[in-house]
Amino acid sequence: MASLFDPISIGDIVLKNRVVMAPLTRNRSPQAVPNDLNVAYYEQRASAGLLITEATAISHQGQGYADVPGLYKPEALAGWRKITDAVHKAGGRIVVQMWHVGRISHESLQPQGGKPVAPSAIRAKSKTYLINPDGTGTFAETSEPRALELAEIPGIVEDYCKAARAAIEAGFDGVEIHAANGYLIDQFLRSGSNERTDAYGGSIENRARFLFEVVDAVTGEIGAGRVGIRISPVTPANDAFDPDPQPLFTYVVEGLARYPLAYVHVIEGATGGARDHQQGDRPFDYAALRNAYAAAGGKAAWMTNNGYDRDLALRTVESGEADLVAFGKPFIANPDLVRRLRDNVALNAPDQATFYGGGAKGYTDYPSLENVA
Ligand SMILES: C=C(C(=O)O)c1ccccc1
Repeated sequence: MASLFDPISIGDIVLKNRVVMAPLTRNRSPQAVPNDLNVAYYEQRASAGLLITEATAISHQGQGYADVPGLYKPEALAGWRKITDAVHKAGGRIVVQMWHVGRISHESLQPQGGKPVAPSAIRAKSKTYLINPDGTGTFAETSEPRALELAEIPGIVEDYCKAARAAIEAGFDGVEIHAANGYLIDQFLRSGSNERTDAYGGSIENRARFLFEVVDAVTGEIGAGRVGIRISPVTPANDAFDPDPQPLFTYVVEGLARYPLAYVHVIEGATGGARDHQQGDRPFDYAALRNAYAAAGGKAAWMTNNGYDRDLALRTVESGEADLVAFGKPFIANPDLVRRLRDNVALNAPDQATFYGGGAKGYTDYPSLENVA
């Protein structure tokens, strides 16, 4: 029977425990370039079995929020190298979450101030984060997107490929493909955001086509053993919706089973919200999803996320329902979360007011147990 604190190998990556820091957008990398404050933040949390970075744009077009990092500028890759070196020196392992936001963007953030791109020209009822002229942050309505031309899609797949190669060269142990939370890949998957009538729309097979083109390209470029993928079957985040998610995501995981991936990362319920959130007329069956993956030959580690506390995380790994558990907000406020979970010590409460934007306050100033007298 495995414990949350046991080592595990996920693909080509060996982890010292099964406690994962979930991707957390913090909007503290101006010009999309990671900085020394970001180094301190990740280094502080290197006792995690695995750090998954905040969502990181694969291209300028893939950028949807102000001050999030990217993988498409040389100076950004130099910044990431400092982070991966610091995390490795502290004994950690780190993968970067590769992100294209699709329609969850704003014209002011897009190349030449153009429209964000999406499978279809359907505006999301969502917001993004901008920086005002005075330097303060603000949330703004996402812009009306334009539908991608068929001929544009291979170029975006290539952008994922280039970003994956750049990530490995920047010292990352691997990458996570962001296929969750209503961003570009998820926009293709969900019928609420994909009204295409070509080979990328309509049937489940067609709506999943882009996802598998990205998985195929990225695993071909850096090896499947360094690739994870994040999905969110029923999240309403960023106006994501599909009326029948079970067959859709069963098809997705059965396809993923063809690749010897490092892990599959599943957000259960509404991202950052109710674990029992439902889309469609029946509750989503996560056990059935994993069984379908295994039945199709899938052997990658199974990582779960959303609203886990210590007891649920311990039970979930001990029961074998999941191999790893990812924690988001608890890692914001507890750089030494692993020790606190292991020793059953009270957690610092996160300060929501400093989640997005700003500096060290609410970012690198949370106390570790060793700081506490
Ligand atoms: C990348 C995000 C995600 O995956 O939900 C995100 C972006 C902005 C705020 C919170 C989360």
